[in-house]
Amino acid sequence: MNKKIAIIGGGNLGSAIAEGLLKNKFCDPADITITKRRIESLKKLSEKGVAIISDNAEAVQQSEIIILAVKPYQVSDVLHSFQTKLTQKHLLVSVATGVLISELQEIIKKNIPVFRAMPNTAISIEQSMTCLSYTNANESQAATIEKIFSSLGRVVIIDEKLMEAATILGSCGTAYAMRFIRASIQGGIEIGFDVATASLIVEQTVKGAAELLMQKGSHPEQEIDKVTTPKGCTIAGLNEMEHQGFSSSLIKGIAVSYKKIEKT
Ligand SMILES: NC(=O)C1=CN([C@@H]2O[C@H](COP(=O)(O)OP(=O)(O)OC[C@H]3O[C@@H](n4cnc5c(N)ncnc54)[C@H](O)[C@@H]3O)[C@@H](O)[C@H]2O)C=CC1
Ligand SMILES: O=C(O)[C@@H]1CCC=N1
Repeated sequence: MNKKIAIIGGGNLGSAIAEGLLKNKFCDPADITITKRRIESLKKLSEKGVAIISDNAEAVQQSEIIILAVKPYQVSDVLHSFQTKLTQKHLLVSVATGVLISELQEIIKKNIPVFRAMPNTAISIEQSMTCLSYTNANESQAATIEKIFSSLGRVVIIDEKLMEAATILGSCGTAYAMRFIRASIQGGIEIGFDVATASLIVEQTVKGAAELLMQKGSHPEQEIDKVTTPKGCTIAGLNEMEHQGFSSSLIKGIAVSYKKIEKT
């Protein structure tokens, strides 16, 4: 790609995006700039050829695609710090949670394409689920941003009204899945495995289960039917999990996360 990318905010997600872009060789490492107030912690990215600076305005001036990856409460100050440098050459992509496109436009006061992207941390290994919404972008500009995130996993374009729901299901979802995996490993140790073997078995089993759904397009319950022998151990365990509130606790947790995001 002949466009330079500036990632403003080299924290968990900003660094993960840079890692993913490096891994898939989407662009030359020198075409990526990542900013942070204290740049020392970005040494690993710098060693791989990414430009590391603390001056956001300079990063914006040198790039065409601006990925804003700071905390929601930092968005306004950070955008103001480079607002005057934004021109028609720029595409602005915010990954900040809960900050509306209209709020971003209100701050930048420029009629440039504005995108909201909601990826997850698996973007560092090109396995993100990224939900995208945008305004003011023509077909080619939208295709450019979609291409970047498609190279880092899967992309779905959604109505901005669903962006908070997307944050919960797709981005927080990584943490929910990790808890399922951790609990399964703990169970595995209780029934006899060492931690390394339990981890391998659980990780590959979860990956295989997700792949079954994605490759076959089947419903989880259809796949469960194939595992549950009548009077067998799977259904006995599953029913006990449900008696203990397994599905209910997940659904309630997702709903509470959603309520929290709506309030902030
Ligand atoms: N961590 C995740 O899994 C996800 C995070 N998000 C959203 O992405 C955004 C970033 O999240 P995280 O990376 O987790 O937070 P973080 O706190 O790890 O990263 C934010 C980074 O911005 C830097 N920063 C602050 N002020 C700055 C400035 N003036 N100039 C340059 N850099 C500055 C901070 O030093 C920090 O490294 C948040 O809005 C979050 O809600 C969205 C989806 C997933
Ligand atoms: O917990 C948070 O607020 C952010 C949003 C998605 C992932 N982390």
